[in-house]
Amino acid sequence: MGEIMFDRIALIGIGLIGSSIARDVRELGLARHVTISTRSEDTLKRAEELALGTDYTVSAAEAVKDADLVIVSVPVGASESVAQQIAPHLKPGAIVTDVGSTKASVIAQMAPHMPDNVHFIPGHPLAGTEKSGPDAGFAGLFRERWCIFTPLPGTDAEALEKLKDFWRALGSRVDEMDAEHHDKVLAIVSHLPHIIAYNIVGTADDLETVTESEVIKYSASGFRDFTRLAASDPTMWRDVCLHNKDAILEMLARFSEDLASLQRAIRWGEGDKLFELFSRTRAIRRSIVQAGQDVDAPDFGRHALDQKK
Ligand SMILES: NC(=O)C1=CN([C@@H]2O[C@H](COP(=O)(O)OP(=O)(O)OC[C@H]3O[C@@H](n4cnc5c(N)ncnc54)[C@H](O)[C@@H]3O)[C@@H](O)[C@H]2O)C=CC1
Ligand SMILES: O=C(O)C(=O)Cc1ccc(O)cc1
Repeated sequence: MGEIMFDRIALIGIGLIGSSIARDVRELGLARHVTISTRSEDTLKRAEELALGTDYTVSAAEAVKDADLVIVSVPVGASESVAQQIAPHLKPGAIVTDVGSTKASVIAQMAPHMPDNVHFIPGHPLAGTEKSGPDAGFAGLFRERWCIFTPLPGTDAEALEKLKDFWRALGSRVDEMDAEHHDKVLAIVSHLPHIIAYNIVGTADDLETVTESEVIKYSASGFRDFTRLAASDPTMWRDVCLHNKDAILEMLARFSEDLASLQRAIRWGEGDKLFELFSRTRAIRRSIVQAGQDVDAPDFGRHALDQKK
């Protein structure tokens, strides 16, 4: 058991991310009370069946009343609506944070509604899967993974440290950067890979000469990796695309240029060019593995922490 860090935590949205936080808080004993709020009665009922919190309500306003920490874990396009609902009911001194995959848009949607007497600190844990909903979450999801904060100028240092300590308690490494930079970095390392996956699986599905059953039957592991990403939640990824539009379009333009150059090299039989690129990219994979960021490894990141227990 860890120490109690907050008397009451309110979790707004209890899908993959919200429910993983809830499981960690429960396992580590980080709060006396955990209020869970979600829009749909069915999801709320499921959260209660899974005993993810101590109190349950469909009203986000009701949920935040006595909360010292409020964590908003909803698709980024729903951020403004949640901010509007909770703003008048927040406890003075409360920390309000989120987990959204895009940051400039979340800030634009939420910050204008936040009263002066709360600490609004946007965050983004770089951990997840292609699954969604309260049953998809699991304890330990955030262990040895980065959580990036994009604090606004003038953010209270003590509140920021307290929030970082909370994520450290979940096993995360913490980092800080401005929202625009976050959105550019994430556009290339997370958003584009998902868009490319949606696209390649869509292309395979549209082929007239290869049947769907052949795609399923003969799918090699490379294609299978894409289908995992392309199975990610459509609402979440629609919102990511719409709310990180500029950075994604910038990276897509670069990507298309490089793809055209690769296409030329194949057309003109430029083997050396292909070999040079494939060697360069292999080195990147090796540095990721060396840095201990290879989540495909069987006990990635778990070992060191488990030994510490
Ligand atoms: N899935 C992933 O791998 C990761 C997701 N994120 C971010 O975390 C946030 C939540 O994602 P997940 O937990 O994966 O999604 P999810 O689909 O599993 O859960 C979303 C939750 O938000 C609620 N919700 C949906 N629309 C809403 C609305 N209009 N108003 C209020 N509540 C609403 C749903 O009832 C559900 O409880 C998103 O912003 C996403 O970008 C961040 C890191 C990883
Ligand atoms: O499932 C995967 O491979 C992911 O990349 C999970 C993920 C999705 C969205 C995020 O903002 C962060 C992590």
